[in-house]
Order: sequence, then C-alpha cells, then structure tokens
Amino acid sequence: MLLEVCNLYRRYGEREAVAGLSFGVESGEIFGLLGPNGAGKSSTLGMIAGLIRPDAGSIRVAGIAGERARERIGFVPQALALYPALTACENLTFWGEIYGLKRHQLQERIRAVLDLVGLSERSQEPVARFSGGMQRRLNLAIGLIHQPQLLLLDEPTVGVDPQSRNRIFEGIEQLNREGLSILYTSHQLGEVEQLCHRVAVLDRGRIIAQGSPAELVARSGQGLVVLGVSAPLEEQLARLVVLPDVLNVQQAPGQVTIATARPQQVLAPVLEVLNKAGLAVQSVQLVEPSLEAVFLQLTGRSLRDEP
Ligand SMILES: Nc1ncnc2c1ncn2[C@@H]1O[C@H](COP(=O)(O)OP(=O)(O)OP(=O)(O)O)[C@@H](O)[C@H]1O
Repeated sequence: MLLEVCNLYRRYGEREAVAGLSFGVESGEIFGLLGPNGAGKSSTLGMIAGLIRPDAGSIRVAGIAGERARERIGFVPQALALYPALTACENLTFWGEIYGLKRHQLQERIRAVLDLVGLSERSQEPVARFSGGMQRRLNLAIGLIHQPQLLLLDEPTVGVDPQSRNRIFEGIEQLNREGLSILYTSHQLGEVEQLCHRVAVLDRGRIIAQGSPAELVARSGQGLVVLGVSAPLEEQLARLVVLPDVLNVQQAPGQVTIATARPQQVLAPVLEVLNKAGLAVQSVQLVEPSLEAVFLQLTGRSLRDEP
C-alpha cells in the first residue's frame, strides 16, 4: 500500500470535518474521494499534504510518516498557487527551487510537465494572461515538478472549460499509465466513474461506502424512478409495491420515489397505476443504477445538495 490513512480526525470548533477516516491507496492506482461540498475532502488532502494538523490518526506514505513521506507527495490544491506577473516557466522554476531541484534537472522537469499539461507554447507568457483552465493546468504542472510518487488532486476541474478538462483528464491518465498513484477528490460522479479504479464515498467526514465504481453500483443494484405528483398516493401505494421489479416505494410531499434495478422498464406500469387512479404526474426522473443512486440510497440526499 503506497498511502495508508488510519483513523484520521479533524475538528474546527464544534464541527467534525473528518471523523475517523481510514483508507489506502495502492501503488499505481487512481483512488477517488467522492462526496458533496463540505464532506471533508479538502481537509483530508490538507492533512495528507502536511498543511493541516490532524487531531488524531496516522498517515504513511510507502511505510514512512512525517516530512520524508511528504517529499513523495505532489499536492494540487483547489486554490491556485501562482504568481500572475511571472511566466509559466518562472512559476515552475520558483516551485522547483523550493523542492531543491538542481538547474539541469529543473529545466528537464519544466519541459516535461509543460508538455504534459499542453502549455509548452505558452511557457514564456505571464500567467495573468492565462484563462482559468490554463491556470489550473499550470497548477497541476507545479504539483508534478519534483516527480512525486503520489499526486493529490483537489477537485482539479472545478470551473474549468471542457478543453482544459479533457487535457487535465488525459494528463492524469497518462501519468497513471507511467506509474503515478493518484488520490482524486470530486463531487462529480461522472469523473470518478470514468477515472478512478476505486472510490470511497464520503459524507460528513465519514466513509459510507468503498469499492470500485462497478462494485458499489452492483452492490446497491438500485436505480430510481422519481415522480412529481399533485396529490398524495393512498391505496395506489400498495399497487405500486407489488409491481414486478419494484424494490420499495417512498413518499414525500409532492414526490414519490420508487427504487428499482430497472427504472426504464418499471416506468410504464407505474404510470398506468397512477393514471387509472386519476392522479396527475407532473414530472418524471429516471436514475439508472449509478453512484448517484448509491449516494441517494445511503444518505437520502443528492450529491449535488449542500450539506
Ligand atoms: N478552516 C476552517 N474553519 C472552520 N471550518 C472549516 C474550515 N475548513 C473546513 N471547514 C469545515 O469543515 C467541513 C469540511 O470541509 P472541507 O473543505 O474539508 O470539505 P470538502 O468536501 O472539501 O468541501 P468542498 O468541496 O466545498 O471543498 C465543512 O463543513 C467546512 O465548512
């Protein structure tokens, strides 16, 4: 195991931001921490990077803890760490020197990381002239300058245009193919499903599920049919529950949620029951079995909700 995080805790006053997290990242793996805003993702990365002091717990990289472990880590925070008046190349030189890279090695690394993030041709321009997406790509390049073994990425695609997002994704996949291990945080399910070999689903500082995206979805096996209705269901509820493939039915004001492994197939018979009863259906949402459905099932909330 390259990264071992064991029983990590961090409070801010009364708020428990990270409440006993344990997980590991294997060598060569892209591991995702998936959770809504405020779930504790940034705090966890900050502690692994050595910028936030944990209240309790241990963090080891390749079996070692402390400063020597952190030398093996590259951290790409959400906030940009760039000097706008300096060029891309000067920014990288600044950070490379902090990491103690020697002149010759530094030049070589700067070339490699600029190439990886697709900024070689803009290397002599002041960063102030870069788009938001380009600045994020440079931020990623900085995290890689000292050739870390483990890269920590804190929501690297937030507010990024599709072109830069694709470039960031391609860069991550290429780095991983070359052997870099990556801890990736996101609240975007699609990203995690596409990129990560394994994922821990985080909610209010705790891991509520862990496994490969496919495993998590298969384990829950649930998709949803969510219907907006004009009036509460009464005796129709019992008719819905016994329909083939319906796992359970929940009702909230104005809304009925039907859990099923096969949302598409279940929709028609459900609508038939409601039509016969003269109930107007105002909206229909189908959620195929996915990490979104897993999160909804485990927490009763959507990943996009504020906590
Ligand atoms: N310096 C701080 N002081 C007080 N509370 C904080 C501080 N940093 C984080 N928190 C709180 O701790 C909780 C976890 O925050 P954290 O930033 O780790 O979550 P996150 O999952 O990364 O969310 P986001 O995606 O919004 O960055 C939140 O409730 C947040 O408000």
